[in-house]
Amino acid sequence: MPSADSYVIGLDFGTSSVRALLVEAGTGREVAEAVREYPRWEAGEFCDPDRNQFRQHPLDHLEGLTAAVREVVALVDDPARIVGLAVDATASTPGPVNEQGVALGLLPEFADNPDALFILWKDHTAVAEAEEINALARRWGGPDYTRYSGGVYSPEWFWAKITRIVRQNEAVARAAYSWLEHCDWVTLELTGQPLADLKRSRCAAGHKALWHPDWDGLPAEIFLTQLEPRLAGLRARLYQNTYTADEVAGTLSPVWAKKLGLRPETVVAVGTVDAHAGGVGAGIRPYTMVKVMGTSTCDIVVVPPADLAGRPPVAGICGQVLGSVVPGLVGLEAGQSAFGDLLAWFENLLTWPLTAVLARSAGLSPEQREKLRLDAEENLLELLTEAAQVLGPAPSPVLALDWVNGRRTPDANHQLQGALRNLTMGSGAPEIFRALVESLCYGSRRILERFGAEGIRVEQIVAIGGVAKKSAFIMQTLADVLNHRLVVTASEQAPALGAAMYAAVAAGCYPTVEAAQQAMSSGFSATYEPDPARAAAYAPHYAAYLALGNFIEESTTGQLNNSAAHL
Ligand SMILES: Nc1ncnc2c1ncn2[C@@H]1O[C@H](COP(=O)(O)OP(=O)(O)O)[C@@H](O)[C@H]1O
Ligand SMILES: O=C(CO)[C@@H](O)[C@@H](O)COP(=O)(O)O
Repeated sequence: MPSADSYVIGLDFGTSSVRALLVEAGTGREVAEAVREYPRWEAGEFCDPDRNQFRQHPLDHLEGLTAAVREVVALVDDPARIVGLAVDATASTPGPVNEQGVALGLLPEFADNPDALFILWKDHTAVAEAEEINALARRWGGPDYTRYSGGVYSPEWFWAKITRIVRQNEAVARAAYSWLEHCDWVTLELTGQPLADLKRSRCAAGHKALWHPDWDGLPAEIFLTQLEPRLAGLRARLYQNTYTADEVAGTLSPVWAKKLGLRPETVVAVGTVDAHAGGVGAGIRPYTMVKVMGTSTCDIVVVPPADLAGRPPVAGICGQVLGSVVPGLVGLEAGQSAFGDLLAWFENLLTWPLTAVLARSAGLSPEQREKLRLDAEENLLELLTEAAQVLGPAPSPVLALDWVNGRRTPDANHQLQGALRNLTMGSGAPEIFRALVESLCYGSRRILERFGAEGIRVEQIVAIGGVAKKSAFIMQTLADVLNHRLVVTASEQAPALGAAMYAAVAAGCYPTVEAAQQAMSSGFSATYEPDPARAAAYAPHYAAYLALGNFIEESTTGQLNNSAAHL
């Protein structure tokens, strides 16, 4: 039994970096944190934003994890006190592996092949395959496998991505013995066990891979081969059972124990998805919505299974999965594919001319140009925020639609695009920035309303993630638009803290996730109360946002039908 002064590590693989959080298991005190960016990702390697292709190299992940964990372990007098570790990662971010479980991207023949790498959650190259899965699920004569995934399969998910890759890359299709979600692959690497013995993540399987006990696990072989004959045999090389993140996956392999400076007895928990770990780290309990607000948003709610018994599954969300967050409770997920990313898009739009002009300005040295570019990049969002805050009363005269990366929920549709309306000669960067912020908040309101319409109670909203921490302006706008109090978790690293809680349960420090949450939660650092006058002022603007969304959706569907008719 680990003692009260044991430590655990939460290892959180985000979109652009990995962080290791060293936590005191008895109290949840965050002792040390180390972050490593992914260099190949930062350099834009293997990605093609014009085609919505976003791939990550497994070496980015392994190098980052090694450096980050070693940095926090070096601060502990006696590494034997570190009793457990758990991994969370973005999802669905699947990658192909060989029979030994080695990621194909680590093999010399595939090291530079984007299709052999991890297909990041925001890669939207498989829109057509997702559509096929949706159509087939309704017509094939067996269960509608999208039933517990909100009724719509997304191109962000496992089967759509795998189908796409096996169709377009013969060599990868032949070499891929199996496929692993990112969190499962890291767990396999760290434990060094045979691939067949790996306990796969319930959370990733249920929310992204159509896994459900009603149909004995993954979709039937006959369904998968109807979708794509090249998928034949893959189902049997994947998994049937799945495991919750509080369970033990194994212990560190001797190789990894040595590399990280830890004992081989260190327990490694079953892997999970970042947002769901964030829910646990934020102290989620029934009827709390945890909003993970970063590049994208994930909205996580947990409810007792009895609440969902005898009624149709919740429509339009990213799945309902028993045990995906807290064992024994059903985890519900929704979200927005671009949140901070919409603002990052605007930031890029504004810095492009500056960079282009700087590149041609003869009077500056390369160092001076780079410094000016970095200054702009680092300060632009804050400057826009300051300017947006002193504009006239809300809402903004400009109206924006936040679907630059498609719509994740309600009712996934990644063919949709963003839009701006009511532009005039007076619409400057701050006005447009404010309109973008408002559109993000309206997108959140639409999700909250869908949960309500589906009979899911939300009593408390807790926010975590970079945006929740960095932008009081966005948080206040969100509280006003939702007309709901928001609290922000004190921990700067709630997903990593959640992973540390899972590790503490797996290592035997606590009997349940709830007990770990009770002892290890960080509490809240900020509260945003809605302003009734502003909340009322936003209501008609929100109605205009819904109308603009309907217009864009109808015209996009019309365009797609027209081009299909011309084929
Ligand atoms: N001051 C700011 N105001 C609004 N958004 C911000 C600000 N600073 C950073 N962001 C956004 O935060 C996002 C990153 O969030 P974070 O939670 O740190 O990362 P991740 O989603 O990868 O885990 C980026 O999309 C960025 O545009
Ligand atoms: O979609 C999910 C989880 O289901 C996330 O992994 C994905 O949105 C990425 O999250 P971040 O924006 O990097 O925090």
